[in-house]
Amino acid sequence: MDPTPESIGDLTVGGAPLPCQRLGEHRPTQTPPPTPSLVKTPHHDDYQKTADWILSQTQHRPKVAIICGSGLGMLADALKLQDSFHYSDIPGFPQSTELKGKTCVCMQGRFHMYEGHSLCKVTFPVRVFKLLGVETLIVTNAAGALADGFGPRFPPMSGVYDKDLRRLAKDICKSLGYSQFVQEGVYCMVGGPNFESIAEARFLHKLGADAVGMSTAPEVLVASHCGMKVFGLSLITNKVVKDYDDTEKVNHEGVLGVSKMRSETLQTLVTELVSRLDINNNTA
Ligand SMILES: O=P(O)(O)O[C@H]1O[C@H](CO)[C@@H](O)[C@H]1O
Ligand code: HPA
Repeated sequence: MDPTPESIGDLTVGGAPLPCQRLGEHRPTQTPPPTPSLVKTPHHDDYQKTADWILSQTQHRPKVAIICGSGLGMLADALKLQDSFHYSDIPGFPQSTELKGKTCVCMQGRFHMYEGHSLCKVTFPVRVFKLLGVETLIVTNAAGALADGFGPRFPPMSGVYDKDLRRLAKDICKSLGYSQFVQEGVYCMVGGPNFESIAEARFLHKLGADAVGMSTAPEVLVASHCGMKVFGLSLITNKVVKDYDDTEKVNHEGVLGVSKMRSETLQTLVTELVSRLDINNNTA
């Protein structure tokens, strides 16, 4: 099943956000080392080989990594002086069915478990990011709303999502006039690729989830384990049906449509967030 027809599959490393300029695709000049077996659990050497290869192909030394959710890959277009690599050219990256003054590395599309990738493969890029020198990970995703408007609920999130980044994002939302539609809540990852049944949706909502999607949790966990600061942003693309009389049906095309419609807003927010991160660039 391929629920991600927008198929991008690029890793982009670049600096400064605006003005947005894509300088074309970087093609590797050296033959990449052999891809480590994706059946076995990757070891430090496997991550290192991939990181070394990327570092050998670009002068950029990113401190920030961004993983773009479904339909949100245009965030990468905001990077200028880009070096872009097809996932298939990067040793050790699984083949995916899809993919501001600060140097960033940006994944246009992620690997999902429902595509048949193991947790090791889904999280492989995050450890590579760590070895590239990344300190902050920004994850975005498309998600369905379980709560009817997030309302005033702010459940504890046990510190995985960085408090300072959340505060900074809230300040930025205020200054951009986004506060009325950007809220904090609990994202729950399910396996997918099926969307939730009504019973499942009610169950998740009762458990305290505000939004549901099929990604992100593994990458966040690994990034946190690596000592990165993490900021997560879910674009609410649809209402999850929780009423047996509701005949509305969610579909991936609809999710992508809303993602595309809102991508500029999301890009503005992430770009502003990156520009205000307290980090210094350095290049090779
Ligand atoms: O989480 P991202 O990759 O944004 O994609 C979301 O959108 C797809 C469903 O439409 C699922 O893959 C879900 O996880
Ligand atoms: O409603 C949803 N459920 C699960 N994943 C999703 N990704 C976007 N919307 C949804």
